[in-house]
Amino acid sequence: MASHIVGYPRMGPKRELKFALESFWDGKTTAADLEKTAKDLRISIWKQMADAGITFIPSNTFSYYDQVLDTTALVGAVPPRYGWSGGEVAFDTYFSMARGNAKQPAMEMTKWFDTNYHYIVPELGPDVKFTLSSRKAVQEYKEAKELGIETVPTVVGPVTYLLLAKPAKGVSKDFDLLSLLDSLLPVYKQVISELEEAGAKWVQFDEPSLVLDLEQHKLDAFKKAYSVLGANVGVKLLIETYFADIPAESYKLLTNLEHVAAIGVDLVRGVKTISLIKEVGLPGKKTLFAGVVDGRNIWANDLAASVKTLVELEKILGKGKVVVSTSCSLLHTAVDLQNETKLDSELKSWLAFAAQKVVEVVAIAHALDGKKNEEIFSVNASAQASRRSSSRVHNEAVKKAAGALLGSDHRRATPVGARLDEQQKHLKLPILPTTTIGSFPQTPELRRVRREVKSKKITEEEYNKAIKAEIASVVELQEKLDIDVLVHGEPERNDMVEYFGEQLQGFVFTVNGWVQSYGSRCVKPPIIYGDVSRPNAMTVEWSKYSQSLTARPMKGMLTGPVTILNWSFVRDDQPRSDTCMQIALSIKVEVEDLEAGGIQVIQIDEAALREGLPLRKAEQANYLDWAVHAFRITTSGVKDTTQIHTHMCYSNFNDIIHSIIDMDADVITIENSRSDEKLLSVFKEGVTYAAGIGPGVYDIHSPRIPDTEEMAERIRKMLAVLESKVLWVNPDCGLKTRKYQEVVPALTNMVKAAKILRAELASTK
Ligand SMILES: Nc1nc2c(c(=O)[nH]1)N[C@@H](CNc1ccc(C(=O)N[C@@H](CCC(=O)N[C@@H](CCC(=O)N[C@@H](CCC(=O)O)C(=O)O)C(=O)O)C(=O)O)cc1)CN2
Ligand code: MET
Ligand SMILES: [Zn+2]
Repeated sequence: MASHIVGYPRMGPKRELKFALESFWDGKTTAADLEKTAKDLRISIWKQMADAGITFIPSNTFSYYDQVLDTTALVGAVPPRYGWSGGEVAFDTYFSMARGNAKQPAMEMTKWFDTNYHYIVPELGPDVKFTLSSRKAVQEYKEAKELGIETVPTVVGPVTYLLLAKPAKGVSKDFDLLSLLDSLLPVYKQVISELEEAGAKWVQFDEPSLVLDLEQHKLDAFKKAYSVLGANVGVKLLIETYFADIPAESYKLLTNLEHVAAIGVDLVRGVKTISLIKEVGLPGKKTLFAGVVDGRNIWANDLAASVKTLVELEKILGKGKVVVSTSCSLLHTAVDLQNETKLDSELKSWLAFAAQKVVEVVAIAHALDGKKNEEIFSVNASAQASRRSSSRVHNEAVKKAAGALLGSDHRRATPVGARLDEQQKHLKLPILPTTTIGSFPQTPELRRVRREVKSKKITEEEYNKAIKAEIASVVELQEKLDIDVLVHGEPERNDMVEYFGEQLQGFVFTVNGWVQSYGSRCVKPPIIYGDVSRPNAMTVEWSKYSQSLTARPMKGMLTGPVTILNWSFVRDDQPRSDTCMQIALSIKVEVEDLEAGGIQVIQIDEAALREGLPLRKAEQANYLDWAVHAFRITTSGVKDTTQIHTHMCYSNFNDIIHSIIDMDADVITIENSRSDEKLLSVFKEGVTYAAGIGPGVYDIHSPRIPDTEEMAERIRKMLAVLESKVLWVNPDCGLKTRKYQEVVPALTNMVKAAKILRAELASTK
């Protein structure tokens, strides 16, 4: 059986690309240095796959920032404001689109389907002139070829590209993006022919949007696209779908496309796809790329079970018609288990990162050819058995307590309006109160002390002293800026999820298990392997210390259960909802300990609530039900006078606004500025929100400093649809990725903007 990998992490086993990018952006190294690091990484990945024996090795899965932005470069859809004058899109234009520059803000960034990966949203309108403007795909193919490695160039498919785009500035929001397909296809056609000329035999088109519930006109677009792209070409077309079950209509449409040679499906997240294939078969002499190795998690594959699945598929589809593959790109998992020096050997035996998954795919392929490696299979079988029965995984008391929650409901007794009145009696906040989302810049000094305490170069006391000093300086700065509700800045946290994972039972964490989140930024998702509990208070001492430094309210700062779940590698031996309830119980006791410690405002971040929403509509209501319930469990025990905040990133909330209201937080701060106030339209449409709300007034993902008037104007727009008494003023998200020289002027301007609007409100009264 042939083997295939959908895509591979590009950051490198030790985040080599991250450091090369950041030093290039800081002007410390040259473009040539960056290109050299990138090339070395690509070569080592291709060699690794070739040595393992993968049949279909992908190329062009590398990116300097994001594969959707690469596609924007490929088709020359650079928004005019970046002043690009044609030709090959070079670093300055490319990184300006990604990160903004002195004159222009960055393009919008949002979540890639239901992952923690972010892509740069294409901006398209009727005037866009698509022209082939990047040779990256062809160059990478040739680069591998020079090493003697035949690869399958991959590109984001044209329909997914258009469906992920938004109308450009000044274009009606009703503009039909798919109307651009006719003018886009010739550029794709040109790419295919250049690849063919270079020797490519296959081209892979990533079309994950095929797993969504698509209206007929979108299905028609796929039909048109691949009828055009496949006609009169010498290469074979592979259409890759992933992240969920492919709907029957989409599957049938693909099987009927004459020029499509192969279809990739996700058999991990897509649990019903096997029955669909059994029912429909695979007409048209096509090949099925069967994604049985999980690209989104770190668990070792159950090799025997995968072999069984593939044997079954071969029976239905015929020998030679099935290729073993990963469920999606390995971009979403960690890179190499070999670099994990701190995990014990039992736990390690349960895991497989990208490099190990490549080996798993080949082992499965060989087994199907009757060349089963008995050693690999027997080691794998005993690891599966030890994980199932291990006493480390199971905690009966936790199971019982969390199980009891599922059937019941949890709510605060008093309605939010009355609670806010109670809170205001002692908080005494001005109208349009200002606050920030939690983190302040993570300076190199902070990272150094964290690293040094981990490696025992400095003592625990020295570490605590450094963190306390940092908190004191963050508090002093906020008082000086005249911010109303303060934060401690989160200097003791490496990451808002990892930090909690490190303190909860049932979690382990890695030293190098990085996964790209956006651009050069990575996360190290903790691994939830067992039942979750909280042995000790996690944040209470730091919060009490921070509050002791100021008379202003200091927010206690926690990450909510849904976000901890969605940003961790989650156990796959029980429903996600069960794991979420266990985490909710741990956060609930933390909330109550903070309240008992005198903290009057507690923020529980649910940044990833929206991201966990299942892609298929039929599954969404159930998710929202348990996710919102889990959040309410954490807050339902607090007094009316305790103000609960929550925060969310990425503003596609209009479709779930009722669930957000149902979370019943007192105040919600929400990302808004980089997406053209999409969020506000829901209030224009008459949804009433009685709780406090702070739609972000500036984008924190860009180094650009927003001016006062720009933020004042944003607040005016909000006041047009929201009552002044519910409105808060804050940035879009935490400030940890920024530098102080950006944060200080930005927050100065933000507070000024709030004061201008307070004066305007007072004068119109
Ligand atoms: N989990 C998660 N998902 C999220 C977010 C988030 O905050 N967390 N935010 C949204 C946007 N995504 C983001 C993702 C990552 C980062 C981010 O800043 N990541 C940091 C790493 C964070 C971290 O855990 N850092 C550790 C490890 C630091 C480190 O790399 N140390 C080096 C040395 C580096 C140095 O000395 O400067 C080493 O030990 O070798 C720490 O601070 O302790 C980065 O890539 O730079 C920000 C936003 C959505 N998804
Ligand atoms: N409290 C967190 C912070 O400010 C929330 C971030 S949401 C990605 O960093
Ligand atoms: Zn955020």
